[in-house]
Amino acid sequence: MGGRRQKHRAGNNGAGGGRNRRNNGNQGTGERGNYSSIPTENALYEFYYKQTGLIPSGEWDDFWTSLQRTLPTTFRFTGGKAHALGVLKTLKETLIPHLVGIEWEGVPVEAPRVLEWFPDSLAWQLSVGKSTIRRCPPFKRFQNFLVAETTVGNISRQEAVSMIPPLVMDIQPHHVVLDMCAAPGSKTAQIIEAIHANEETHVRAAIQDQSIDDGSGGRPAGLVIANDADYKRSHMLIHQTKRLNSPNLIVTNHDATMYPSLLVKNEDGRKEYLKFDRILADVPCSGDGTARKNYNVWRDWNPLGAIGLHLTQVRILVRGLQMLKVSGRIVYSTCSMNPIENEAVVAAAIDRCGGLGKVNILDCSDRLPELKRRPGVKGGWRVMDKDGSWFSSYEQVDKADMREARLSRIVPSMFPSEDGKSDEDESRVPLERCMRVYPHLQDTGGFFITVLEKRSEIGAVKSEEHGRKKMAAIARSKSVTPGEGGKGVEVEETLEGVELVPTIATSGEETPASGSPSKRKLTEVVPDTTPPLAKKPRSDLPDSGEGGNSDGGVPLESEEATLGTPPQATASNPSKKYKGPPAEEPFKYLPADHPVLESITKFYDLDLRFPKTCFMVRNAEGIPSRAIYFTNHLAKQVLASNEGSNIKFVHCGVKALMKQDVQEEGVCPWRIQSEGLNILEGWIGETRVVHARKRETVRGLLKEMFPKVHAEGQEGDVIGEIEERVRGLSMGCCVLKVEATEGEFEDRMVFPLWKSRHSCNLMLPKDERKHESPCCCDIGS
Ligand SMILES: C[S@@+](CC[C@H](N)C(=O)[O-])C[C@H]1O[C@@H](n2cnc3c(N)ncnc32)[C@H](O)[C@@H]1O
Repeated sequence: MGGRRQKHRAGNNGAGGGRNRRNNGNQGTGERGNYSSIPTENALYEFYYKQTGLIPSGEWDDFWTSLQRTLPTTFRFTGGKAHALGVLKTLKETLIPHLVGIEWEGVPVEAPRVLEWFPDSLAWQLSVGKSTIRRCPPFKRFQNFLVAETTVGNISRQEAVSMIPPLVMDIQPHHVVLDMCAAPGSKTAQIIEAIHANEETHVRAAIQDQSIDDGSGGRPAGLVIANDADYKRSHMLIHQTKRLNSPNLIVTNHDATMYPSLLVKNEDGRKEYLKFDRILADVPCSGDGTARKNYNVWRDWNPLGAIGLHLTQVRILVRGLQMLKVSGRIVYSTCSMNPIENEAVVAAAIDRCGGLGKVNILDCSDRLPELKRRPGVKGGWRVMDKDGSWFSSYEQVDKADMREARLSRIVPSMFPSEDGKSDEDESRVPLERCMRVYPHLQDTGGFFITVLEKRSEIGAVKSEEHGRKKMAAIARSKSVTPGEGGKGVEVEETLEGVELVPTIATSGEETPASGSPSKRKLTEVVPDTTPPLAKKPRSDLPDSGEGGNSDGGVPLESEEATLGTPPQATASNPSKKYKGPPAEEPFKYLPADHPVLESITKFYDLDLRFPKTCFMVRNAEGIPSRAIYFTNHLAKQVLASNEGSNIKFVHCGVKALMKQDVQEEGVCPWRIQSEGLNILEGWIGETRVVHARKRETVRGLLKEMFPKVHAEGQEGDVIGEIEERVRGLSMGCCVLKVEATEGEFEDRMVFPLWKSRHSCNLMLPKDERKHESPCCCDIGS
């Protein structure tokens, strides 16, 4: 990944204090922080899940009490594997020994423990209460370590179950990946890390072996497109992924149910539709598996949450399947335990795409073998209406009060479609291959994951009307008799007096620092801010092979007319038309022989094999006036091929170079930005490199902003080791490389350094300087 990886060891010297997450600071103690006033009770929620029979009766109490307990804190080590293992070693060797066998105020305290199912022990769990962490010194040190390492990007706090989907995607560095509902981006970060796996080794090999000149500079060819329909949340996503400095990332802002077909040039130079090797559809859901950290579930849960989201979920999954390459995989996940949002969605999407010949569910029982899970539900679930009435089939709804049924948006695909088929029936969708994770299995939230594989190209997708007819046929063949009592509604037990408001939660995601509630009103779900994709592809463009989407725009037939969905509006003012987010600056690539690039190449003595065609700027004129960004080839191709369309690209590129205000003649004004350092440093000639070995040199540069560079014969003590070298450099930016040395630094580090006439300056943002200091200054002491 690009950018200067923070490879120092923070040890136990990180910044003090803890950044509390929104509501689960009091891990494992039953303390509830700000949410203490919300009781962990909801009669309708309990009634619903008891009635579904998903949880064997012998496990119910365990399940329910687990759901009521506060969720433990979980975190994972990030970055390339070698790097992550290095930081893990610090945790194991310097902190864990002090946390084992501790008693605090007479009570044994559980040490942090590894999540067994996560590969290479790179994810951990902490179940200690907030007050213990605050007051018990070894835990306070541990908390400081977490805060410091999280700040520099070596650790990411993420809910355990939320880590599962990217792990079962099987992502390779050359893959083109789409994350359809990506904000705030914890899973996107995992996906990006998978794309960059082993990158350092490949880049090093490319730098050293002159014969490697494929234009990639050893970097991965793959691409991640992360999307979210909510403009503000798409910026949250940019913020969350920024620390990864990936030139292989594009962020878009579209409604995933009608994600636009992106164009890309093929090897013959002709444009074709971009298809994906891997897709994640971590869809908006009712979030009832998040009750352990999102206490609003207890206050707000009702059956309309799932009912209101089912169709959006189906449409997102179908759209994803359309955009997938044949043999590609899509992972569908929710943090809901409700079959209506899970198995019903999977079955409906497979049906709408043409059945098992087109799409199948992969058996993942051999993946993450230590993860305790339950198979997907084959069938037999029912749909509960807003008043607590149960329907076993759509036939019963059809015969019930239609106006009521329509209001509650019950549709045929919410019901089991495989009931009555034998296990041997080859047309039966193997829903048991879906994976369900329940809170009591391994002390997590509730989660649902399914891996689907596309077997052949999908033609036109079936309409919702088709589903209705199919359900009627199934009902006829099973001779479902509507219940007695006129309405044909099967009512077992109903709960009365519960006010129902459809709600939506965001799944398994980390709480943004702002602490904005993750639960939002249904009206916010699909902010229809998408302008129509005005540019209709020319008829000479290839068929997208995505049935019903050859115009590159809306892929599915409109279902709103039949279902009576109200027009979309903004949440804050339902009647006021949202004018849409501000226009993004265009992405303009610079020609490799642009005079500015030529001067940069000359000044930094850039290796000729460095991919110079991948530099771009963000203005319509294509003028390098302030910042120059770097992307990989495929990102460039996608941006360039879709230029002038209405596709809402909101982010791409790592800021590699920034223009500095320099008066002096002959000084290159373009300084290397710390984000872009990892991308450039290996390719910069020795004329602009300074080497250091001693901790005291780094310490001096961190503590003093502009240490003096003395005249010959007057060496000072701040930058002593590098003084002579720096004195000999012409003015401008250079790269300080600090090699790993026994007793000094365990890892190599690289910094941008600015040489002025009489001083030098380590060019780090203030907060990085702050977090860098304690670590660099105290390592080994
Ligand atoms: C469950 S959250 C995603 C969590 C994210 N994958 C992560 O791991 O951090 C669902 C996201 O879907 C977005 N969303 C809701 N409706 C959408 C739609 N129609 N198209 C795309 N995104 C949508 C929401 O804004 C929300 O950020």
